[in-house]
Amino acid sequence: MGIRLVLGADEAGVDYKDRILKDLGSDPRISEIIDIGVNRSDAPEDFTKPYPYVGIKAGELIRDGKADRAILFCGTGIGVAIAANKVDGIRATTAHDSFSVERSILSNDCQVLTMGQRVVGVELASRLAKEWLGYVFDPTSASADKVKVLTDFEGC
Ligand SMILES: O=C[C@H](O)[C@H](O)COP(=O)(O)O
Repeated sequence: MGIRLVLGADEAGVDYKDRILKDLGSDPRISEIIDIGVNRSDAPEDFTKPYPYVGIKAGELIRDGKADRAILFCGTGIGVAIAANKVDGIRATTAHDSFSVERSILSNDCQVLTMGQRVVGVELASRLAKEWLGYVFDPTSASADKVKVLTDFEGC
């Protein structure tokens, strides 16, 4: 089965979210894209919903087994990462370079990658999103015991 991917953003990240949605639309590794907004067609009160709603919603979808991974955007990527990390079992990180994107999976088994529309160029963001989807955590690797400390702490 392919990756069930959540894409989300606040108002400050919506342009990148929509661009990545387009870029990943025909990616054969993805079986489903779940766009949790915000969207430009939203009512003003929904469009301006702050970043915590986006990060928490994405984290809940993963926690509840309805999605596998999420790529989220806000101004910096920081707010949506903090919010997603509030959900039990979620490992979310902001990353704007290729090495960190790789290690976020191979070292940390992150389910959520976040980027900032005010920080990184859109072409690089799109490339990093595609790279990130190509990495798979190895549960037999030396990193697995380190991740397990986190999951044991959270009891999930
Ligand atoms: O981390 C927060 C985000 O960058 C958000 O999009 C902008 O938040 P601010 O308006 O509080 O700077």
